[in-house]
Amino acid sequence: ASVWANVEQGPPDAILGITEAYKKDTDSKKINLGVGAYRDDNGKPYVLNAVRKAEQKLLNDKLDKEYLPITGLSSFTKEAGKLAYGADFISSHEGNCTIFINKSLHFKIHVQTQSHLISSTKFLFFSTRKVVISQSISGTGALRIGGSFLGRFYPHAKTIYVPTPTWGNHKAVFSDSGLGVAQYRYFDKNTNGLDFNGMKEDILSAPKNSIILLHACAHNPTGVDPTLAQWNELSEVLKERSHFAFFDMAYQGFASGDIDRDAYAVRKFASDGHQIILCQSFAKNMGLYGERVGAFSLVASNPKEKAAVESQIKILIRPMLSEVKVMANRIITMREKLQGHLVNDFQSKKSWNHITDQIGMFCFTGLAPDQVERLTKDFHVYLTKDGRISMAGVTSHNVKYLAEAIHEVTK
Ligand SMILES: Cc1ncc(COP(=O)(O)O)c(CNOCC(=O)O)c1O
Repeated sequence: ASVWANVEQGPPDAILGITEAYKKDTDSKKINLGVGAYRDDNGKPYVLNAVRKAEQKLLNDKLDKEYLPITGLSSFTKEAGKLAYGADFISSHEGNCTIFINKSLHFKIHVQTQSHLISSTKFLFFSTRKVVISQSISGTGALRIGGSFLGRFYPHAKTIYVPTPTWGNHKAVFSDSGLGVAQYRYFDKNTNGLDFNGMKEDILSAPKNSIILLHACAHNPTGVDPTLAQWNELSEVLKERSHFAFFDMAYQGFASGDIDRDAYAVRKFASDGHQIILCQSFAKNMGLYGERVGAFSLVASNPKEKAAVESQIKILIRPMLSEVKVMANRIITMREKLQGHLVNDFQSKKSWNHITDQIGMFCFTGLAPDQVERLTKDFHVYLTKDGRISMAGVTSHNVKYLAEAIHEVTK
């Protein structure tokens, strides 16, 4: 018999399977709200000007294709760290942040730091002597490095607590890393907002030194984020139980349009002394989905510890492998229009505040599975069963039709 005779057919991916169904639909009104990948107002993928310029520069520079160090291009990882942790690397008012991506893409983004919100002096802690940082195969690769490193070296229970719900791939990545996966309450079905008390209770009742996964901004799939004040409280709560903060930041800048605002939680926890792990994806905020660009970092307590951790990260990785405000604003506008049509044009009696209260790529509509089914069957609108819609698929051309369809299935 064939050596693969015992391999069973696996289920289609919950998210990518939606796109397959959408492609098969021939109705001209069809709308794809499944995969979380940005589309412009004509529903087309969007390549940032900065990236186009970098590609051009790359061609002109005629770079070689030599191997990089195991932790990647240090000029990229240093800049990725600056972008995330803020700190003295970015001048306190205005400065250029040059990011090298995989040596294949080099582009300059002009950083207007919001010094009123996050003064860089507060983050003097961040310097290369304490933060271990490595290039990764996008955000997923960083999550796998983090999961595997914890699986190998975390000195307490190796269970990671993830929000309910969380990104579909988190459980698989962490289980494959050898971690147990548990959950904490996060989304409140009644308000379509954050169940902050439930979240705090579950985190407080988890055994001391538990690993807590936190979406730094633009929570996927709900679009619901803690407020700044709630992040401050969460920092205290995790400290109280000596929990370990594991940040997944896949949308910095894409949520509010402000890279400092979106990094608030990461910077607050780091400056409060949490030795966090941070996974950065540049897929969405830089539109580099297919380029697989990301960074993994963790905060050590001193240069000696940093060197030891860095050496183990290299040992771990070696065999394993890894123009934003415009986008954020278009999504925010679509949220306002969708809610506006539902309330003003179709006089929906339901509350749709959560559409504009939520943030980032996704809106967790609160639609029940049968309503989702009708939306697809009767109106050719494609979304995941849990009622999540990728706001990137909403355009000024289809937003009214979408509002009408949602009204019809919810009235
Ligand atoms: C929270 C989070 N972490 C990590 C990632 C990993 O992204 P990547 O590996 O592409 O950088 C993603 C990518 N999401 O995929 C789009 C969708 O849910 O429809 C993510 O949302």
